[in-house]
Amino acid sequence: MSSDAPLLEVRNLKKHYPITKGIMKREVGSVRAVDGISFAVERGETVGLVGESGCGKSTAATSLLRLEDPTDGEVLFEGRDITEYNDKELKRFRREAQMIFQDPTSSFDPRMSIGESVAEPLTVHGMRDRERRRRIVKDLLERVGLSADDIDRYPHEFSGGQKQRIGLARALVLNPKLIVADEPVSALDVSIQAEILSLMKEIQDEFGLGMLLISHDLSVVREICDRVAVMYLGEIVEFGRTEDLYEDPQHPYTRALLSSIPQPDPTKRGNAVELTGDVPSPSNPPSGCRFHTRCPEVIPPEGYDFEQEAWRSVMDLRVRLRRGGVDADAVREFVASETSQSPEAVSEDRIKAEIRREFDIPEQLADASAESVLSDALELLANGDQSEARDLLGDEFETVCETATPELRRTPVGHSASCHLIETSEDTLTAPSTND
Ligand SMILES: Nc1ncnc2c1ncn2[C@@H]1O[C@H](COP(=O)(O)OP(=O)(O)OP(=O)(O)O)[C@@H](O)[C@H]1O
Repeated sequence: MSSDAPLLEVRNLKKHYPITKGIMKREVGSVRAVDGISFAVERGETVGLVGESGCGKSTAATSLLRLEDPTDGEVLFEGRDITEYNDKELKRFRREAQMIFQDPTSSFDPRMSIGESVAEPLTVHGMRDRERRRRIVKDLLERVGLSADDIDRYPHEFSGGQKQRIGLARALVLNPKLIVADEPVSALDVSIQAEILSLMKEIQDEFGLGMLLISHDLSVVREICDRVAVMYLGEIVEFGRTEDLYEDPQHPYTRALLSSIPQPDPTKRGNAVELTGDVPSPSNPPSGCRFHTRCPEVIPPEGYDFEQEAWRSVMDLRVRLRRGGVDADAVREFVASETSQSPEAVSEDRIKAEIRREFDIPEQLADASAESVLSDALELLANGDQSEARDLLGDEFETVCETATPELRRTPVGHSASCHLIETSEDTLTAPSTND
């Protein structure tokens, strides 16, 4: 064990779930829930893991705590790989690394007093002396802002916020070094959230704990984290000190997430960036940069002079053609019903115009040669030639964002992000360490 090593270091962690088919359970694919993430948590530090629902945050937590086995990668706790622990070491790790869950109500047995619930880990780990257990629990209840006299009360007698305080007491009872808190306040009223977060911060300082705070809510993470990792579709796309990342976000995804946080100071209010398109499935992530199917700043193809917004709209059409399709007959039927005419009477021009409208593409692109390619593709689409339209738009408007995977690199402002916009502006970037 090395005392110089970070408390927790995650290196290229992956967790893939197999997708099986038939009674033989033949593997036909996999859900790449966590797909190669690296970061570290130091003693006394809180690191936030943030991203939309389904991006792999909870899977990262359960894999790094070895509640389920990772598919690949290393998790070092005080410098030692937890996947190599024997039973005794794993038992110690289970004491030293504790998890707090989102729903404080379902994490307590309603038939047990909260004193029994908080003391349970002590019993499991062999502390037989009941009075000693009660002394420890009473002390902890007071530290989390409850009364020692609450020890014999039952979960239903407490509010959600109080239950999360009890959850914190239970996580602390074995004197852990690391706490992983998965959405610890998202089930609570907003008015209570700040109280619980500041309690967590106090406790963390007092006990010198390392903490990994998982949340979809960037304002929660900002409250108490020293550093923040932003996750998208199983990958970390940006990682840095909280104030750097919030003041100067480098990844378009982080910028979009930040722009949608309600901003109380009107002078700091910007325009919320609306992310178009659905979050793609982690069983079939997009090529290149995984965010390119939704990125407001996706790089236009070389050789054309696109306005960014129009390019995003054309990209949406390209993505739809690749992933699903645009059915000219359905468009024809739609226009017919809207204009009370028969489908046969709907002109090709009307179908092309409707597709532009549907994807928010201007009636005419500013760049004449880009417009000519798009018109040809819409013509093909209106004639039902979907695959030709897809190939034409795919070949002519190819962007680096879909052909090359950006690495997580140290950016000119200091912290790390993975985006071609950064890589193309700076050629002296170095690979970050998990400690950046
Ligand atoms: N046991 C499993 N088998 C197959 N797929 C799974 C399993 N657990 C999670 N997934 C998938 O892995 C992806 C990541 O899920 P995960 O719960 O880790 O995301 P999350 O960011 O924590 O989201 P949320 O905040 O909604 O819990 C999702 O697409 C999810 O459907």
